[in-house]
Amino acid sequence: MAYPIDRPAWASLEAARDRLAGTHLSTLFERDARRADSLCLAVDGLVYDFSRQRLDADVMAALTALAGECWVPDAIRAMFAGEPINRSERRAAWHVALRAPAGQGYPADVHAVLDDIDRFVGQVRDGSWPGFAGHAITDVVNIGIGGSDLGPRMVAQALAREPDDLRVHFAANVDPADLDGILATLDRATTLFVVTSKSFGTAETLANARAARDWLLAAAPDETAVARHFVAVSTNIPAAQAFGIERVFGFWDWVGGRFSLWSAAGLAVALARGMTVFRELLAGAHDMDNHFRQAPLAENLPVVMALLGVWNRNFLGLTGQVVVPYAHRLALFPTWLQQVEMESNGKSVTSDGDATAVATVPQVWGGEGTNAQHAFFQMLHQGTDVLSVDFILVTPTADDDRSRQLAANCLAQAAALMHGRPEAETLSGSSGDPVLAAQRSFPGNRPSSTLLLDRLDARRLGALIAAYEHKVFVQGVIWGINSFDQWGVELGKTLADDILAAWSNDDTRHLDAATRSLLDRLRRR
Ligand SMILES: O=P(O)(O)OC[C@H]1O[C@](O)(CO)[C@@H](O)[C@@H]1O
Repeated sequence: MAYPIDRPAWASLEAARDRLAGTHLSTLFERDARRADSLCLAVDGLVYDFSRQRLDADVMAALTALAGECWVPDAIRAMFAGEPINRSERRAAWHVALRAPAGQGYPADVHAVLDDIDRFVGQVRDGSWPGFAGHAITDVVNIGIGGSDLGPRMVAQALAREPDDLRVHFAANVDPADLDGILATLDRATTLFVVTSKSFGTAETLANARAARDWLLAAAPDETAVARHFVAVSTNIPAAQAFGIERVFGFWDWVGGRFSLWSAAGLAVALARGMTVFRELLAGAHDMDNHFRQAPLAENLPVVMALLGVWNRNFLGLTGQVVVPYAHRLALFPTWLQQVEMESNGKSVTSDGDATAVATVPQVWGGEGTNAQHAFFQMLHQGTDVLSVDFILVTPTADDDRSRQLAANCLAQAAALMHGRPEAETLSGSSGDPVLAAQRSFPGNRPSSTLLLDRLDARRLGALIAAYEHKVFVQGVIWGINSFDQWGVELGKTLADDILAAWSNDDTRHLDAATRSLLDRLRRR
């Protein structure tokens, strides 16, 4: 496989980087009056303004050429065709099949499972799936971790309604404080557990599921209650049944855990927000899939997002990508995105087994605005590292003071990052004190993009999520890595089992000195 640095466009991009070095973002706006309109895409109710990225039209052209030279269109075709693009596991990464309408040539059992979910959701929500005492279910607890938690949790929060039709809770951490804190608020007779685990082998999830079963059986008349109060979502149906769960919603090995929200792994969302909402979420993602599949590279939103990330990471040397939704309901979006970006592209070996010749995923983090302004924005404005920020803003529905204030703050932060504050300006406000003026001034020229949603509903949310998923895939293609495996997390799981065994067997001799010392301290407590 050729490295991206061997492509002709790579050299053009290096030359463009050198040409633009020292050119302030404000200067780029002075040079091009149409910049705010030309470096902007509008797709499916999303407007993506990337005019505050440190590039110009020539850079965009070279980036688009790089995508072509790295065979991005071919990779997109292969993904939609269900080819085994997850090469190390010899599987497709076919999450697009989960959100396509029936009859488009994708596996038919996708819709059979969706219809099954639809029936079950109807039964739980209308009370015809009662608990052991004959009462309707009032609370759903999703037990899962990683992709079996972050996506459904983020979406359930983003689409929350008051009052809730059915209350939904998410327990992921094996720390008893997580699940136990939730259970303390619930009634055993009206609680339904959804154990979500692609493998049905994740230690934390199984430990929490066992704890939940013990909690239920402390009040239930007998073990038959498990079948009424537990359902599972998994590709490993026998393991779920061995746990005592009869109602298992399946999915397929071609669905990656962090891309599984669209499968039965979204059951908690469907239960809590209703099947119509869940189907709208799928439809929104499908809108974005159609765009991603058909739009030319230069007008393709996920491709452009990916290319800007490549520019910032590989040419400007930025080490971080920050995401700040100015919407309280999207507060969990950065946490969800961390897994999608960093578990997918946190790799340093190519699909062919060679060291990557270039840096791959940056650190991805963030928080909701405006809270984040009072937490980490100081570093973004004046810290020694320059990071790029994705602002996500929803057009306010209500014309009230607070909604306007929220939106104005988002625009203000992007403007401040770009312009900075020249020393001459701060001198007058600093009583002529040059030391204070130096501390109060900053150069700006810090890049950001703004994603503006016309509304935050299931359809737009589906499109937004799908856009980021595809961005991650395109970056993986350019970097030559497999975005769909996660071998790096396996070693820690094995070692945790080993340490647990050493703890129970009272034999820590084979552990390394540092681990043994800490474990011995724990055992002596
Ligand atoms: O759904 P499972 O099999 O319980 O896995 C949970 C998570 O664990 C991982 O395999 C590793 O963290 C993720 O990819 C996955 O989302």
